[in-house]
Parts: sequence; structure tokens; C-alpha cells
Amino acid sequence: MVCYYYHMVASVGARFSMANPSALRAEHSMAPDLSSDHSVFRGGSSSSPIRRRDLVFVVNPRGADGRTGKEWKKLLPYLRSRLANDYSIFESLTSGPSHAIDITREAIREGADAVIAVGGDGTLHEVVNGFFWDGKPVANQKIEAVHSTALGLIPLGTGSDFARTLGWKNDPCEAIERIARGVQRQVIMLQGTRNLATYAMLLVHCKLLLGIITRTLESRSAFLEVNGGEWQKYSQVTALCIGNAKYFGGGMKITPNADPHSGSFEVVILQDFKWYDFILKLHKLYNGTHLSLKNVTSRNVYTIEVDDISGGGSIFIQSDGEHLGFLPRKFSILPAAIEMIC
Ligand SMILES: Nc1ncnc2c1ncn2[C@@H]1O[C@H](COP(=O)(O)OP(=O)(O)OP(=O)(O)O)[C@@H](O)[C@H]1O
Repeated sequence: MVCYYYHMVASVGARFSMANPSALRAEHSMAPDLSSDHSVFRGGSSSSPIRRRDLVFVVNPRGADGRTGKEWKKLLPYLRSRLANDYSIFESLTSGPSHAIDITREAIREGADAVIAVGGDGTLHEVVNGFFWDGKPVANQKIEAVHSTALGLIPLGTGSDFARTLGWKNDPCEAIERIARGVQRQVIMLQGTRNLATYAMLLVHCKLLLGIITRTLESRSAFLEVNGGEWQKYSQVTALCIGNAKYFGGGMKITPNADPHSGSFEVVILQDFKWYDFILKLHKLYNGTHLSLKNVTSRNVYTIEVDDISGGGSIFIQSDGEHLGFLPRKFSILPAAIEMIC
């Protein structure tokens, strides 16, 4: 069993569980409505428009080889001064892999208005997974609260590829301004399922660049079923990348047409790539011009099922740098998108 401690950082030295929200109440003006196109992070019900909102920052102190933890400490005074008038601020430091998932689920159940990942793509990936349980959104268990929980991000990782897709820099002060403005937009998520009922809905990925590559960079044939159509054989597949965001691997623009605000994702298939292709064509992979190569295919998809022709189950899948298991796997758009503070 995992224990959660939210450290309230808006007032010095207090440790706080949101199970006692009365300690948080205060009257403050709302963040201004900056956009008519996108919803603004309000958090409260219409009957309590000036409710103080709870922000839970999920910080991976080990992100970027420990830089995230150090930067976070330096950032806290500014974060407090910028946000504490309007928000109740809690921090929770992760103790190891997957902890961010548990913290996020607990925060949502406790009625947090936003959970903000502080770290890199791996941390964001875990926080997004915390928004779901068994393929369904985690529900806020506070009877009086009608708001849903928004997702936020302070990109402080090594690659921070999801932030890159949104055009954001690894600049925490900019991120705090975004949180202060509170404009939200929907981002689509991918869900991955195994082809067995018992494995249904293994994970929901956030940035959703999935690299499916053979361990040794040898090319293998694969069966693909795209958008519910016929199964097709693709020979000599070296890598198959699925993205709702453009980048992976620290700036490689692998799925250049992907857009997390759209309703679909992009699949890019590299066939018969030799090790030297990854050197000679690396610049194309980084600037997104690899789609013009003859052995690269790109498709706009809603669902895709991928199976290893050999059936050996040895082709591994990774998402946002995390190892997710092996083929076969089906990926589709998750119907419930997340509202992200943009
Ligand atoms: N306390 C911890 N100790 C060790 N590892 C942790 C801890 N908390 C989280 N992690 C793991 O650290 C991994 C990497 O973190 P994160 O993505 O924040 O940084 P990064 O890898 O430097 O950035 P990027 O993914 O953008 O390149 C996460 O997948 C997470 O599982």
C-alpha cells in the first residue's frame, strides 16, 4: 500500500491532506478569462465562483539526473509568490518509478483542481496514467465538488518532448505563468490494449510516442490493421512510431504531423533501415523531413493493431521512454480526453 503526503507549500512548514479542505478555504479573485475559444481553469462550481483551487505538484526529484529536484527547490519561492494568492499549493515528491501514478489518482479522488507534473516525459506519462484506472477516468470523490481535474506541466526533464510539441521551452517561469492564466485545452490520449480480454486497457499514454523497435535493430515483418480495415503485412519493419505528439528521443521529430489537440494520431513506419541509415538520415529524423524517404510511410489513424508475424512476442514497445511490454497490441484514441492547462 502506498502512502501519500501532500506538502502544502503555500504556507511555511505545513503538511496537509486535502481530505481536510476546510483548511484551504479563502476568498480570492479568479484568474482572468483570457480566451473565449478555450475554457479557463476555474475549478469551482457555479455556486462558489471564488473557491480557492487546489494545485497538486507531482515532482520527480530524480528527473534529468537530479536537476529537476534542485530546480524545483529554487523555483518554489517564485511559484508561491505567483500562485499562492489564488491557489492552495501542494507538493508531493515521487519516491520511485510509478509513484506519480498513485499520487495523481489519490489527488483526483481528493478533489484536486489540477495535478501538475514537474519533470520530464516519463513523469508526465505517469501522471497522465494516474488520470485513469482500468481505462476509465478516475473520479473525484468529493460529493460537493463538480469540477474535473486538469493536467498541468512544468517541463524540467532531459528531453521534455511533449512540451516541445506544444512549442514550450524547458522554462519553469513560463510554465508558472501558464498555470496562473489557467487556459485549458483538450489533449487526446492513446490507449493501448493487449489482444486478450484480461489485459484490456493496460495503459494510457500521454505524449504518446510509441516506438516499437526490435531489440537488435534488425527489421521484422509485422501485421497491421489500421482504422478497423483489413490486416496488411508490412515487411522489414525496423521501427513503427505512433504519436499524438511530434517528438521523441529528445527532439527527434518522428511524427511531424501529429497534433495532440486533433482527434487522431500519426503512425510512421520505417522499413529496412540499416544502422547506417540512422546516421546518414539522422538529420531528416530530427527535422521531420524523413517522410519523403522511399522506405518511410506515414498514416493518419484512429486505431491501429500491430502484431508480430513470427508471433514470438519479442518485439518490445516503449512509450515516453518507458518500457510497456511486447506485441501484439492495439492502440486507439481514448474517448475521454484530458483538459490540459496550456
Ligand atoms: N524518486 C525517484 N527515483 C528514481 N526514479 C524516479 C523517481 N521518481 C520517478 N522516477 C522515474 O524517473 C523516470 C524519468 O523521469 P523524468 O521523465 O521526469 O526525467 P527525464 O527522463 O530526465 O526526462 P525526459 O523523459 O523528458 O527525457 C520516470 O520514468 C520515473 O519512473
